[in-house]
Amino acid sequence: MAGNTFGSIFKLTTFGESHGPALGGVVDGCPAGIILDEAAIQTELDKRRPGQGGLAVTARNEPDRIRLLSGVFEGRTTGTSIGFAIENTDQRSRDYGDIKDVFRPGHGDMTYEAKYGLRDYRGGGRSSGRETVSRVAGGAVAGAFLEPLGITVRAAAVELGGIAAESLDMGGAEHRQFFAADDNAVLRWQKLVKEVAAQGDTLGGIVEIRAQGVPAGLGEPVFDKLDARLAAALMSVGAVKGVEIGSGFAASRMRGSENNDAMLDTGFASNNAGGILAGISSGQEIVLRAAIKPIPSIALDQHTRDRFGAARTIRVGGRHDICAIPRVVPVLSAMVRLVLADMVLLQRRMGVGT
Ligand SMILES: Cc1cc2nc3c(=O)[nH]c(=O)nc-3n(C[C@H](O)[C@H](O)[C@H](O)COP(=O)(O)O)c2cc1C
Ligand SMILES: C=C(O[C@@H]1CC(C(=O)O)=C[C@@H](OP(=O)(O)O)[C@H]1O)C(=O)O
Repeated sequence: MAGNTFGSIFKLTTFGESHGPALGGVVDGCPAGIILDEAAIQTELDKRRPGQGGLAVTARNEPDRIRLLSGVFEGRTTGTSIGFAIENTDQRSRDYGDIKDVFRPGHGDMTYEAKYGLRDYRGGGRSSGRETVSRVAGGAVAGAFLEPLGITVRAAAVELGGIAAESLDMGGAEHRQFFAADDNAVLRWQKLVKEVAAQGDTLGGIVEIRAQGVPAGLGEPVFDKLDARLAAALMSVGAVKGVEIGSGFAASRMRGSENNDAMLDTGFASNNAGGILAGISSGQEIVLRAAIKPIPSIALDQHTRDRFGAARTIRVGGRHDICAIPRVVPVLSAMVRLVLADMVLLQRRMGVGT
């Protein structure tokens, strides 16, 4: 679907720019009677919030307070559109004079200009990762719909700057929501981020997202395959450059005998399929990984061009993340929740399955 709306039945429309007065969204198609309050949405937003002073994170200090405007009455969804807004309170638009005419390599400046012939150069405008605040809010609404159905989604960083976690603990304590990795890997990540930031450079990583409790049979047979919809959802987030399902790229190097998940009396012997076969959920855990590129705004000289085609050098200032991890983690789980909510409703409309 073109424009700013995601989903076919459970839909999220987002609005807002990085340095405008506010961002927000409208969720359409959420059934009536779902228990939903602002606090639950706020909990998700707090995981993504900038300015928390943690590892690799922008200093822009936004409270990201959600204001629910419609569609919820006495703690339950009414079945009408759920509108919400999140104010921008810490813009420093004047800092962006440098990128008014000069394109940042790796960011959307050049392509927005090519598409629209103009752009909101204050921060990334609409292309800023700040837009993802509305996705997290929409994903929290989807989560409130999925939870009573027993469907839960978790996500965590599993690699940063090429350093993989040695062991994973997806079910661990709350702080591990961001870093499901062993503490040793987290320490090495922190050290690397500090070193690279001091050099004016940035880092990428890999995030794993898992959905549990998804019943077998979810997903449409041809174009709206569950894996296709999930991949598109993750790829719609800025800085995501690759998506794997189950064994993913590694499957290309396996034999069929290794990659197939044998079916035993007790269930599947393995989960190389990542919980999806022929675009339809198998009832196993859904396992996805997203490759996140390094943040494009770097404090190092780079060759570029300006809007008029002249060669220029740019060293990007402003308040930027060093790595999109950890803040992209809750964004990716939100996108998976949105897809699953949509697919559950699609399934109901088709009148098949449970
Ligand atoms: C949560 C999040 C935070 C981000 N923070 C920054 C940032 O501080 N500075 C920056 O230049 N890019 C940041 N990005 C990445 C850019 O938004 C992204 O690279 C840009 O929109 C270009 O899109 P592309 O990387 O998908 O091609 C962030 C992305 C996300 C999802
Ligand atoms: C403010 C947020 O992150 C921003 C994501 C971002 C980018 O280019 O993606 C650039 C920086 O902001 P600005 O648009 O002011 O340059 C980050 O601070 C946020 O996520 O809430």
